[in-house]
Amino acid sequence: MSVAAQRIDVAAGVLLRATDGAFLMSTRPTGKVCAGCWEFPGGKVEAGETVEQAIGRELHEELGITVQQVERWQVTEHDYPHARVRLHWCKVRAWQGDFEMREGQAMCWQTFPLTVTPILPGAYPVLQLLARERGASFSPVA
Ligand SMILES: Nc1nc2c([nH]c(=O)n2[C@H]2C[C@H](O)[C@@H](COP(=O)(O)OP(=O)(O)OP(=O)(O)O)O2)c(=O)[nH]1
Repeated sequence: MSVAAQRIDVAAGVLLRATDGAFLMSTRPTGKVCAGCWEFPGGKVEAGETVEQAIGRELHEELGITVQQVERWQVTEHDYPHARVRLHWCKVRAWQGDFEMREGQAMCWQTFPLTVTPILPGAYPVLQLLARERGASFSPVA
C-alpha cells in the first residue's frame, strides 16, 4: 500500500466553554500543511495511544492545558492530496491551566456564524453537526 493510501488516525478536540458553549478553533502553525488555516486543536494518534490519550497529549503540547474530561463524539474521514485522514472528534468540557499557544498559533472562541476563515475542509462535517445541534447552520465557502 502506498503512503498516500494509508488512512491516518487523527484526534481532534472540540473544547466547549461552559459559560456560553463557544468552541475553540486555532490556526495551523507555520511549516505544517495548510499553515494558517483554522482547525480544531489535535493531531495524529501515535502508535499504542488511545484517542483520549492522543487528545490529552496534543492539547498539552499545543495549548499548554491539561485535559480533565474527554467525550468521544464523531468519526469522519477526509482525503487530502497529502494524506487520507480519519478524524476522531472528541468534546472536551473540562481542562486545567491557562492557554499558551506553544506552536505560535492563533486561537479564537467561536459560535455560529463563524468569524474565522479559511477553515480546513476536514473540519466541515463536524462544524455542520455542531451547527445543527444549536439550530444554526454552517456552509463552507466554495
Ligand atoms: N488537528 C486537526 N487536524 C485536522 C482537522 N481537520 C483535518 O482535516 N485535519 C487533518 C489535517 C492533517 O492532515 C491531520 C492532522 O495532522 P497534523 O500534521 O496536524 O498532526 P500533528 O500535530 O500530529 O503533526 P506532526 O506531529 O506530524 O507535525 O488531520 C482539524 O480540525 N484539526
